[in-house]
Amino acid sequence: MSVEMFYDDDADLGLIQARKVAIIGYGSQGHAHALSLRDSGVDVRVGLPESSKSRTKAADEGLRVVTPAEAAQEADLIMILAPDTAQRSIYANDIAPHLRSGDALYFGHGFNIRYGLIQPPADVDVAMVAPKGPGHLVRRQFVDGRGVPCLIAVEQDPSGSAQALALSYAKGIGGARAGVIRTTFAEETETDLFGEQAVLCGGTSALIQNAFEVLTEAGYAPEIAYFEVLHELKLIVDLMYEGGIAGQRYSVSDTATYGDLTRGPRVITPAVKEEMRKVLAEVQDGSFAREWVAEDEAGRPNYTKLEQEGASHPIEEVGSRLRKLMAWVR
Ligand SMILES: NC(=O)C1=CN([C@@H]2O[C@H](COP(=O)(O)OP(=O)(O)OC[C@H]3O[C@@H](n4cnc5c(N)ncnc54)[C@H](OP(=O)(O)O)[C@@H]3O)[C@@H](O)[C@H]2O)C=CC1
Ligand SMILES: CC[C@](O)(C(C)=O)C(=O)O
Ligand SMILES: [Mg+2]
Ligand SMILES: [Mg+2]
Repeated sequence: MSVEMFYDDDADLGLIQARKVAIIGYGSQGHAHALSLRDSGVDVRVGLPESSKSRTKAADEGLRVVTPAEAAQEADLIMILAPDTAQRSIYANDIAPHLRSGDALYFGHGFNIRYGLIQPPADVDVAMVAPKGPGHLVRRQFVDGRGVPCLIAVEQDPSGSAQALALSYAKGIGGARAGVIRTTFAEETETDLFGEQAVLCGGTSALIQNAFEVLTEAGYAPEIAYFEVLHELKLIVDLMYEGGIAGQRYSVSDTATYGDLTRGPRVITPAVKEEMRKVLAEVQDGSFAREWVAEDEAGRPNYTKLEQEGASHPIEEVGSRLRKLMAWVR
């Protein structure tokens, strides 16, 4: 194995327990980090604007909620888990004025450091703990005694102990139960953006929608199309999660495997792979980041339009109906 893996025994929970931690934001990742660190014996406060709709959720869990500026002032480790596009102004207005020498500034994704949107002072540790999974599952797995693997990275280390502290934080949210890998802000940012665009979110959503359209346009029932290309996908991916692609081929029929081997490369063609390379190049050269920041500053017109189009795709209506009939699907 080419990377070094760290597990619970490699991390000292006492390091994060000795810190005053501010979690800025209480969304998908914020709630998972705040609650799991609190359950790991860490002194946590949540920083949210007075107007934030997340305030009640955090307070209902017994967390102390203050403003982002108050959280940054109180804490000596500040983890920013607000949307990537909001982080620059939160940092400038609420965090930077309260940073003291020896503080640690943490991120759950490297976007703002990788693209130079935030430039912290040199006397502050700058590190990342990035779970490789959605925040709601980070929390669910922690509660179930499991964990989501994490990447850690250290951008600035004036204390000389930034890696040990990041490992301790990752242990506090359950990541070291599954495995922690040290990387760089650049590698995490570029692989994360590419992965979510080409496969995890973009590629998979487009694959499902197109396959659903092909089946329904050919006259097949939408319910059957939904079960075939969306519902069953989870079950197939569960097999890959457990045993890789080879393990999945062990469980499906040999007819399916023959179709997989011969038709899969006709769907995901060399042209698709070439497009993936272009997507990666836009991440690497910063053009995706510039486009996204400009889209956000313009009030997200394209984002809103495309998201609404996605929400009104026929697969959503049939899926919503079918999921209600399966009590175990949350
Ligand atoms: N979603 C995920 O699973 C993953 C996310 N990440 C990274 O984690 C970070 C957070 O993403 P995610 O959890 O998806 O974010 P969400 O959109 O789920 O949540 C954002 C939170 O930030 C709050 N917020 C908005 N503006 C401010 C502000 N000005 N000051 C303080 N809080 C604010 C929101 O409050 P309100 O309710 O008021 O809007 C909300 O509680 C990002 O860097 C992302 O890339 C990394 C790995 C996976
Ligand atoms: C796959 C999307 C993700 O990168 C994640 C959950 O890991 C994100 O940014 O939300
Ligand atoms: Mg990710
Ligand atoms: Mg991401």
